[in-house]
Amino acid sequence: MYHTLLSSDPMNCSTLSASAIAAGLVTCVACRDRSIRGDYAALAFACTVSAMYWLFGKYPMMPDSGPTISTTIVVSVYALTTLLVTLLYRISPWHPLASYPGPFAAKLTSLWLVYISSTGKRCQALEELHNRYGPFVRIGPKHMSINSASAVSLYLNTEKSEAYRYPGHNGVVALFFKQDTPELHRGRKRAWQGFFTPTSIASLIQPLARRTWELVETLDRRQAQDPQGVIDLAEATNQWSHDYMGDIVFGGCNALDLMKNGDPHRIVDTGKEAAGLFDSISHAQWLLDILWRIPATENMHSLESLAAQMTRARVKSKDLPEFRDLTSYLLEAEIPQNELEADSIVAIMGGSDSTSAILALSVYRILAHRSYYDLLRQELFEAFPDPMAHIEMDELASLPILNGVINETLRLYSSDFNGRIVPDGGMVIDGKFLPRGTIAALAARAIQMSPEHFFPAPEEFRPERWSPQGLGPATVTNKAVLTSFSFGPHYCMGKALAYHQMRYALTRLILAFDMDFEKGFDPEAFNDGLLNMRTVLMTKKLRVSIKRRPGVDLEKHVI
Ligand code: HEM
Repeated sequence: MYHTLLSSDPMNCSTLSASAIAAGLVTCVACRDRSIRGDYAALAFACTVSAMYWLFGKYPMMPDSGPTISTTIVVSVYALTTLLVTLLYRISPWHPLASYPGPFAAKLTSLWLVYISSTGKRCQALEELHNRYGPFVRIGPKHMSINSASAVSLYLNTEKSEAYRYPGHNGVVALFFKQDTPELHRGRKRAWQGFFTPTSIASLIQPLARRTWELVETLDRRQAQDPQGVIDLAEATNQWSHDYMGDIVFGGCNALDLMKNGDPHRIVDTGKEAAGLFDSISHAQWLLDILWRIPATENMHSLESLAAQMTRARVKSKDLPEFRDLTSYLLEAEIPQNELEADSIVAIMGGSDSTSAILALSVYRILAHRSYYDLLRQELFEAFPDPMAHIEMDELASLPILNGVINETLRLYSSDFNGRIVPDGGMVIDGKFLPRGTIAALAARAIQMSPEHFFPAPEEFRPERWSPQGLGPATVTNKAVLTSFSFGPHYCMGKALAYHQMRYALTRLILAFDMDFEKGFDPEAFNDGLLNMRTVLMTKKLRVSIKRRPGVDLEKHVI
């Protein structure tokens, strides 16, 4: 009966197409407000196509053409319908974000944001879009970038977007990544909290001093080994921050020791590549779900296995350091092994990357504007006439040029896209309504470069703007919009520790060495080569010529 009913090919072809269109429409309606797991969707699609092929082989709809043609018709019509309806809806006046301006391609697909992010120049691209379209710009089907101080409120009560899901959806709870409920995040943040109390941070200063003296020795050694007396500063600061984070996360079981052994397994670069990949692809979470399953993302997995090894060693170890490491707080909170491993990746990456980048970029900036190098030297030489002397953190916190250099470097270089999801009921910012489910973020660079918040010369490196007298009576320094450490429930827990690290290491470097760029170094080309992808990727080396200062005797350092 089935064969009799569908005996003519053209008619069956129409039946197949109509069914495929109907299925496409149902898919569009069903998936409209859901985030779809790319790997499951791809698997379901492959299974359905295979089943269809088998079915058409057994019960031919178009006996003259065979199962391949029938399957191809259904799959193509279904895919085309789904794609067309989705794209048309996104640019239609019925889309909830239809009233917001933005690039046409961005409205069609989140792949636009993936592409812009992968260039490493997303913050500049968004700044240009804000100049063209105004403070509210639609930068994806559901994504908004907002250039307004009021958007800080977005961070106070909202949750992270799907772009923060732990890759692989393995159900792991880890700080930084998106959790299924805010309670899971709060619980994990509580487990970490003890590690960042003032008492705990005070106990982490001695290991910091030890590793920073090792940084000075490492630079001195590498300088002596180089025929021109030149070192790669960013390479060394990266190794320093990873070694230090390894110490304070894994206690005596830190196997990193990168300053001593170099980085033969490319741990630093691997971490940065993983962060860069995550930062761009995660805007199309479905794509990350698929790529996570294929070898192209092996780098991301290799960091996981290293962290797992060190965590296992630390859990078994009886040989604990004189300070309480992060793992001891997490063990006390009875966090399971797989989550300990994930949290330790967060700590190593989160704690090393930005701190070392801002330290290296602070040196880059003062060498590029030598008057600030001279001012900083003057301030530090007066405060610490003996370059080998013990340094108190409180004293560093009170030095205006030192802190101005660090804050100004943070302002110029920290410009992440920290997307938050608008909750049920929507939100109103500056009188504009953002519907539920919108992924919105503060346009960090645009806001940090705006004369409304930083005046005068917002595009320039001017550390004095952070001091009480600023750059004169008309100075505007709106500290409340500096997005570097984020705001609200997901703010950076390591902010106080990061300031200690940056102040202490920058001071030691300035007291220990005379510095200049390598002959022929092009500061502008270096700056142009910086890619901001949550981490700062330096496509050009920061080659600095250093010479140990008189009075610096590395045999006699005090911790
Ligand atoms: C200059 C240095 C640093 C900068 C600019 C920085 C910046 C940030 C930012 C912007 C966030 C929020 C990310 C988001 O919402 O997408 C964050 C989160 C975080 N940071 Fe930092 N960070 C720095 C250093 C550190 C250090 C030294 C640690 C110590 C381990 C640390 C630990 C964390 C943790 C645990 C989170 C996640 C908090 C949460 O999910 O609730 N950071 N950081």
